[in-house]
Amino acid sequence: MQFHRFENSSALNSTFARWLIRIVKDAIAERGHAYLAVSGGRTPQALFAHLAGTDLPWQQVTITLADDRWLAPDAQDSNERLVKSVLLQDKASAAHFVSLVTTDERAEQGAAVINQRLSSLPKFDAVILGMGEDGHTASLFPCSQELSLGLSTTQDAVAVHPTTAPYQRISLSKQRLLNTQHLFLHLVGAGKLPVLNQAVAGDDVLQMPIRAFLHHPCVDIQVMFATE
Ligand SMILES: O=C(O)C(O)[C@@H](O)[C@H](O)[C@H](O)COP(=O)(O)O
Repeated sequence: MQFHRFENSSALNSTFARWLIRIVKDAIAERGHAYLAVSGGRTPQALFAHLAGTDLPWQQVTITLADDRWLAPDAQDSNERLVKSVLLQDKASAAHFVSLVTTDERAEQGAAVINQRLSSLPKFDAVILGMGEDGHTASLFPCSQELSLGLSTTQDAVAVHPTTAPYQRISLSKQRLLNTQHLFLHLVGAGKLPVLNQAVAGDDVLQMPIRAFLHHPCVDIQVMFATE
């Protein structure tokens, strides 16, 4: 794990955007296309806005989510709505988006279609994770019955029913999230640091699923942190 601490979120986001732009450009130079998986929630919104205004060959970029809430794509709490309304705007409106939802009523009914969509994507160039105060990441929640599956399956995505957070979810599996050139954990807020420290100090991944990424022997996760 590499820990990068910034004075504030604006310093964090400008460095983070610069690194991501480099990653996207390198990927396009190497294989003609870049693939990113981003998280929803509050933390990435300013980074998304920053990226949206950046000149890049966005038509050669495909973006998906680390997880989504099983909601209509225009629902207020949908991560897809967030990405479309903040990231896929302005210059970035030319990017391709792979949705993690279908019109099925239940997440498990749509999971096969989502898995098919994801299986057509190669290794990601960058995955940006967030972390909740219970140590969840993506929608791999300590409280959910599907956690062990999400941590062990070779499938790309799993349907999840958290008991401590709203909505059915669809989450990329640990294996799919780790299938990336670069892995980031984006943390803004003083309250995230004690959670990170607690996660780093222990090894029970069922208690804090983020540990599966922090302690991975082969993937060097970059933690991007600012207190405000
Ligand atoms: O859909 C979501 O909510 C997520 O992708 C989730 O894993 C998020 O990244 C963390 O809960 C942190 O959320 P905040 O950025 O809002 O603190």
